[in-house]
Amino acid sequence: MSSTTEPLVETRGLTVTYGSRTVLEDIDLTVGAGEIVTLIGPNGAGKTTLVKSVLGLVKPSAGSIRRRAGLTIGYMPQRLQVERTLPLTVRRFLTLWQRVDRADLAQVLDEVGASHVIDGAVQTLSGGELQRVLLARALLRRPDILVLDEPVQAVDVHGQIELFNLIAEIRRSRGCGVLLVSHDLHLVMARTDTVLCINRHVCCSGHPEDVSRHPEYLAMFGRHAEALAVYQHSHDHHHGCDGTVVTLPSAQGAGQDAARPLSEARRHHGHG
Ligand SMILES: Nc1ncnc2c1ncn2[C@@H]1O[C@H](COP(=O)(O)OP(=O)(O)OP(=O)(O)O)[C@@H](O)[C@H]1O
Repeated sequence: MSSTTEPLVETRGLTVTYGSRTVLEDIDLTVGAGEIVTLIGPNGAGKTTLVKSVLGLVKPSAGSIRRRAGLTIGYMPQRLQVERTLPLTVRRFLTLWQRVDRADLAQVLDEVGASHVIDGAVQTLSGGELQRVLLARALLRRPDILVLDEPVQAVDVHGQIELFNLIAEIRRSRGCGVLLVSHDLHLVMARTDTVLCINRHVCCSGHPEDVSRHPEYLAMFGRHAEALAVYQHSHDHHHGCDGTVVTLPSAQGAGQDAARPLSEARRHHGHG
C-alpha cells in the first residue's frame, strides 16, 4: 500500500552499462512529493541516462528502481526534433499524442505563460517559448513528478531565472515532485531542495549549501564553483576521463579541515 510519505521515485545501487562500459554505478536517488531534486555533473556524467532509467527507458544492469504505485510522470526531454518544413501549431503539437480538453489546454498554457503562442508555429518559437510549451505538454498529463532534462537550455539568463521561478511555482501549486538536470549552478543552488552531483557515481549529494562546499563539487566545477561556495575545502580525489576515481596524494593523511572520504560524506548525506 502506498502512503503520501512514500518517495515518488527511489533508486538504490543503480548501475547501468552500455555494452561493456559502466556509465552509472551504485546510484542512490530519492525524489519525494513536493521536492525539487537537481542532477548536476560534467558532460557525459550519466545525468540523462539516470533520467531515462527513472522513466523506464533504460534498464539497469544492477540495483533497483522503485516508482510509487500509479505514478504519473511528466517528461520534458533534452532535445526536440521538429520537422522544419511541416507547419505545426502549438495547439496541434500539444494535442497530437493525447486527448486534451480546450479548457485544460488554455489553463496549462496560461500557467506556463505561453497563451499568446497557441496558434503560433512550433518552429518559430523562441528558446524560452519552446521550453514553456514543452513544460505545458508535460503538465497536461497531470504528473505526480516532473522530469525535466535541462529545462533552461537555449534560454537567456533572464529567461532562465523566470523558468526556474515557474518550476518552483508549479511545484508549490501542484505539490508535485521535480527531478531536473541542469548545468546552471547558480540557479540550481538557489532553487532546489537537494542536489545530486554525479560523475558516473554520486560524488556528493544533499542540501545545495552543503554540496557547494563539498570538495568533489569544487574539484569538478573549479573556479565557477568557488564563486558559489561559502568556503572551500581541499579535495581528496578527482576523476579520470572515463570517470574513474583518482585519489590525490594530498588527501592521504590530510588534517581535520580536509575532505571527508566519499563514503563518509555519502553517509553524512544519508547514502549507505
Ligand atoms: N545509447 C547509448 N549507447 C551507448 N553509450 C551511451 C548511450 N547513451 C549514452 N551513452 C554514453 O553514456 C555516457 C553518459 O551519457 P549521458 O547522456 O547520460 O550523460 P550526461 O551527463 O547527460 O551528458 P550531457 O551533460 O553531455 O548531456 C556518455 O559517455 C554517453 O556517450
